[in-house]
This record gives sequence, structure tokens and C-alpha cells, in this order.
Amino acid sequence: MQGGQRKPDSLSFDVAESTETRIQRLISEHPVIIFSRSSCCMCHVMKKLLASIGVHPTVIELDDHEIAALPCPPDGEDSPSPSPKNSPVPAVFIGGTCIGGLESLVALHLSGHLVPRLAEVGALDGGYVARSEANPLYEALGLYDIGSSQAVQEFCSRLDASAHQRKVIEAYAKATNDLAMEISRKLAESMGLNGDLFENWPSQFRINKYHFTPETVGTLGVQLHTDSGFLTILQDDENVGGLEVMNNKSGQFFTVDPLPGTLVINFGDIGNAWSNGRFCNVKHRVKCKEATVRISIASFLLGPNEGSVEAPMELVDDQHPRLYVPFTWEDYRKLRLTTKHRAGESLADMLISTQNRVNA
Ligand SMILES: O=C(O)CCC(=O)C(=O)O
Ligand SMILES: [Fe+2]
Repeated sequence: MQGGQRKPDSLSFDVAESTETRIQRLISEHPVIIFSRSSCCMCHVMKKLLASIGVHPTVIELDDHEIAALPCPPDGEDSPSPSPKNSPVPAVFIGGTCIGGLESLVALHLSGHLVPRLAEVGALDGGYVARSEANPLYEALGLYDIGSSQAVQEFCSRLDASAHQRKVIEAYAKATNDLAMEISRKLAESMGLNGDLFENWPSQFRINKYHFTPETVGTLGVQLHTDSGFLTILQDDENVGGLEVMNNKSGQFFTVDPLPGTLVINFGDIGNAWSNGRFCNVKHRVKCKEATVRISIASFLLGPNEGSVEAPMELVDDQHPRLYVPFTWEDYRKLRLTTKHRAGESLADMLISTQNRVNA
């Protein structure tokens, strides 16, 4: 996830929203958020710890009267009284729950509960998703920004990759990024549109590892979902099947059997919105077919970092009135994270009501 340093004035009082309300709103809007005083070194250490797991929290600097409005303090290490001297900051909130200060965060990590908690709230986009009690079959390692060589290097370090493996991963990241761009460009051009539209859209990849056992045969390794971005390139396990896609009309599932030397390409929610409903954001899941380890690599072309997701005028006409209100990729991701709706349901929130649809 992306985060940012925000100055105290982003929390300044305005007539419409009290400090308490604003803090509550920020807590509910950000899967991982730290409130701190400015230049707080404990906050810096918290950020470092989270970054080492691939999570970049939003950091809000508060002044003393704003600190008094925090819904913490947690029990134990921090003061029960939010006075300036004895304050409950820095305080980190994960998924709306106050974890506490640095000591509590470290304790959570040492107990092995931090990573599953971050995974639960969907904050581990570019990080490691450990096998958890909720899903002991599945673990994943993600790289948030394929285009950034620094992110690729960090990813390789987390994998403890050798020099040769680093070269392979770098080349793979570049090749999938280029391929996703090329396919998207050709699609746009085939519709009479400028193929450069997707330039600078971020892309991400994730290595999925499924630990299938005799007891788990017939169960799901990954629940039914749509991918949130524009387009996905999936390098599936060449030997172990399990991927199933759903026919939207009949609800019937079809297996996608391994076919060595091929890639699976599918659209996600942003693809559906951008194309004004023409590209189907296919629902899919992974079922355990046999007791073995299964590995796949999914590369996602996401959505624009700047501007909004909006079907170009050329894709809107009498037969295809505009389906969705313009929305930003960042807001859409947050909506999916907070609602925990993973099968494209969040797109329905963006639909323009039938009577308000116009052909422009
Ligand atoms: O493992 C697979 O075959 C599919 C994984 C997937 O759907 C995903 O990572 O979004
Ligand atoms: Fe997927």
C-alpha cells in the first residue's frame, strides 16, 4: 500500500468536522495508520518495522490538542492520560483497531500475529502473506511496483535471491510489465483509441504458493474473486491444476487446465469500468485438486496513479450508455479493502443509476 507523510494542518479544525470525527474517519479510511508528534523517532522505527514487511503506513502528525482526541490509549505501555507530557503517541491502528505504541507493535510482531493481522486487513499488497489459521493452504510474496528497480531489489532481498536469481527476477518483472502494456496498447488501438493511455499505470506481481495436502483436496486455496486492476497475466503452475473461472450468466465453473508454455490473461474490475462494461472482470478461484505444492505468478496492470478511471468517450454511445461514475484507482482499492468485497461487488457502488445514464 502507498502511504504519505501528512502535516498537522491536514487535520486542522474545520466547521464541518471535529478533530475526533476526522481522526475516526482517518482510522477507518487507512488500513494501517500511525499518529505521532512531528519528528518522532519511535514513529520512524515503527515505519521501518512495517516497511520491512512491505507495508507503508499513512503517518499523521498531530499537535497536543489533537492528540487528546485520539481514541487510544492502549493498556500497558502507554499512559492512560493523553496529556502532552504523557501522551499515547505514536499510536498505530491496524484495520481500525488501536495496536498501541512501538512496544506493542514489536510484541505483536514477535508473537507472530502482526503479519496475519496485516494480511487480514489487506495491507500486504507488496508484502508477504503468511499462511494463517484462516487459510493455512496459502502464502504469497508480493512486489508492489514492478516498474521500480528499488522495489524489485527489495523483493529479491526478501527472497534471499542469488545474483543469478536476481537477474532472472528483474528480467521477468520487466518482461511481464512490457507485455501487459503491449496487450493493453493493442486493445486500445483496436478500439480506435490512443494506445499510450496506460503509460505510467503501476503494475504489481505476486508469487502464490499453495500447500495442498490430502485433507484439503476439494477445498479452496483462494476464494472466489475478481482481480481489482485492469489486466492480469497469470503464469500458472505447469503441473498442478486448480484454477477455475465462473460463467457470469450461468454461475457455472470451468477449469483452466495447465498448458505448459502459455500464459492466462484476464481482465479485472478497472478493465471492466474503463471499457464501459465490454471487458469482463472474470470471477475465479483456486481449488485444491491434489496433495502437492502449487505455485503461480500473477502480474497485474493496476489502475492510474493520477486522474480517474473513466471510459473514454469513444466507448460510450446509444448502445453503451456510461455505466460508472469516474473514480480514482486509490479510492477503489480502499473501498475493496474496507468492504472486504473481493468479487467485483465494489464496482456496483460506482454504477450510475439506470435512469441517470446518458450517452456521453
Ligand atoms: O493461482 C492461480 O492460479 C490464480 C491466482 C489468482 O487468481 C491471483 O493471484 O489473483
Ligand atoms: Fe486472481
